[in-house]
Amino acid sequence: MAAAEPSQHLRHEGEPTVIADGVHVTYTERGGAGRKPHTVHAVKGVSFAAYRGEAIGLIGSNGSGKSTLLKAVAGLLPTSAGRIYTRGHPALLGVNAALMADLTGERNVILGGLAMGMSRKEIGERYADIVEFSGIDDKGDFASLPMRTYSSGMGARLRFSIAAARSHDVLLIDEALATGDAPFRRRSQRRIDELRAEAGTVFLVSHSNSTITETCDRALWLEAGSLRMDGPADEVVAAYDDFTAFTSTGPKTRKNEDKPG
Ligand SMILES: Nc1ncnc2c1ncn2[C@@H]1O[C@H](COP(=O)(O)OP(=O)(O)OP(=O)(O)O)[C@@H](O)[C@H]1O
Repeated sequence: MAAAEPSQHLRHEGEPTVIADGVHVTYTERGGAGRKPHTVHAVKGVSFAAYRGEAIGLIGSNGSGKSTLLKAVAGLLPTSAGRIYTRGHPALLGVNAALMADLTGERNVILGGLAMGMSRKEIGERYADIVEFSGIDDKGDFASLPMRTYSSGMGARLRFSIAAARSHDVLLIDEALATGDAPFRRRSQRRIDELRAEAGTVFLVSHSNSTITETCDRALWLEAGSLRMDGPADEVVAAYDDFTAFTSTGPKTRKNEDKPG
């Protein structure tokens, strides 16, 4: 019964930027070649309110619905039930963000900036900063090379740098930081702090507990599509840690017993 009450931290003052009200998201795979169509119920009745100035981590096991929830908040996936209200246009920055492999980093900065609603003049003014922030030119003139020549970390860094170049009411980041090296992660963390100070809300999906606790003040833990916990990032990460320690040692121990020696 206590679990149904809104917990302490949810009683915020200030302006909500995202409200999810009983959100369900379902994927329907069309059948074919002898396969029956089947549906995946990826997000099951998730509710929360996010406020200006918050950085919220999304954690949970593989396939628990984190990316799906972000895409729904970004308006890229419809809800099958429930509603999502957002302020402004949430910007989703994912590892699969639409940068083009055959175009140079420079062209992608321009196209990405235009896609985010920046003018050519604004992009021109910020271009050098974006490239410098990404660090892609640290080891040569990569901005003038096609993105397919980049390592996945370089690509992710450039995507983050483009999306972080302007402030957003709601910035959704899917794993982008996990691929960066330590100096890049420090720069990103500072930039996320600035974006929060500019009164936005940042959502961050990550499998790195330290990234979540260093970057976020609040965390949502999803498991099998349901919201399992919502609270201060360190508390939620600690609970999730206990859960994963339990679920990952269980089967492993059993496997070792099955195959002795
Ligand atoms: N395009 C899709 N079509 C069908 N099912 C999908 C699709 N995308 C995701 N799913 C399914 O929806 C569920 C949630 O996936 P989602 O990618 O949101 O999880 P996640 O928590 O982000 O996972 P991970 O930590 O592995 O990235 C999974 O069962 C997944 O198989």
